[in-house]
Amino acid sequence: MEDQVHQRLSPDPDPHPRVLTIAGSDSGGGAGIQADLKTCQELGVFGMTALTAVTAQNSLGVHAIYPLPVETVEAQLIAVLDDMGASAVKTGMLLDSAIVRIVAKTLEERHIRRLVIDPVLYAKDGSALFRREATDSLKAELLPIAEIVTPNIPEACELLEIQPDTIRTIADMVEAARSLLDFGPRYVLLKGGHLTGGTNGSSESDEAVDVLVGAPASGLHEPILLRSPRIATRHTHGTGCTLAAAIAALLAQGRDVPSAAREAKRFVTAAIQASVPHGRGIGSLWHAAHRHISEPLAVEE
Ligand SMILES: Nc1ncnc2c1ncn2[C@@H]1O[C@H](COP(=O)(O)OP(=O)(O)OP(=O)(O)O)[C@@H](O)[C@H]1O
Ligand SMILES: Cc1ncc(COP(=O)(O)O)c(N)n1
Repeated sequence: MEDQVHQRLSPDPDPHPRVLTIAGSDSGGGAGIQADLKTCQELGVFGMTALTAVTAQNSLGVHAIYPLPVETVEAQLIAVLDDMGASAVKTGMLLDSAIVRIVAKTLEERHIRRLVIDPVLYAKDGSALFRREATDSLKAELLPIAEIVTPNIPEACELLEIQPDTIRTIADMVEAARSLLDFGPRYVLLKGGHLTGGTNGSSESDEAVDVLVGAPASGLHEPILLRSPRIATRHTHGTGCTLAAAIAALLAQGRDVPSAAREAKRFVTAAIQASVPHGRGIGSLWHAAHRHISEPLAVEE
């Protein structure tokens, strides 16, 4: 067991793991930069930030978006990376093509390898957090340098330019995830929170299944299915941000991608299990849940 854990760590893990998250602020505290920092802290990793936008947001939705100038985003990236450095970087809400391009250029110039791209397009209430004009830059400049990309099903459909209801089964998810590898990331984790049909043929979705696939160079030849029971709650604000931030935190600690994805799924499942119904709409995850849930729901492959 000790040996197995050891093998999943890179030979020279960073003794002071740090994650830089490049994302928007969610005033409600459940998603965006706030979810990322809480996740890093819970997983024992030092969190640093580059804000792309400030949102006025609560459990009912996004009320306003105040983008930050691209120079402000660049200045934060340079300030953090050229002094403190980052063992892993995660991106969330990037909003427009100017921000996507400066993020891609700055990370590429600094040879950032442990890069998690959460291609955030919409908030839960349907508000756009990404301008369509930026999709080409995301695909051409950022996805090729990612170690892992973590779209949900609607995001995958938009990136692949296929109809939103094309992905209905796990087999569809595997096929879509493999197609996304063509954009150049080393791994794709396609999240199944939005899968509507049952995974065992029933009409109700009984599980939350995520699909991990790797490019040939990754050495992962067969898809890994990360399954958990579907938790009956509507308080799921921040699930995507939390999962991607947990992967980044675990990569910063030297894990390989399959092991980080597995552990991150466990972390997000516990946080959904203990989600908090703050506000009149969709409540948020409780990031400290992994500390006190004595019997977490099983996560299987
Ligand atoms: N009801 C649920 N029960 C258990 N796990 C869930 C549930 N909903 C989502 N998940 C899990 O949460 C993680 C995020 O998946 P999801 O597809 O919801 O991402 P997302 O769409 O980016 O998030 P959001 O909808 O908040 O934008 C995945 O691991 C998914 O399987
Ligand atoms: C600033 C910001 N970033 C991202 C999301 C998406 O949230 P989720 O994690 O629920 O997909 C959000 N609602 N707000």
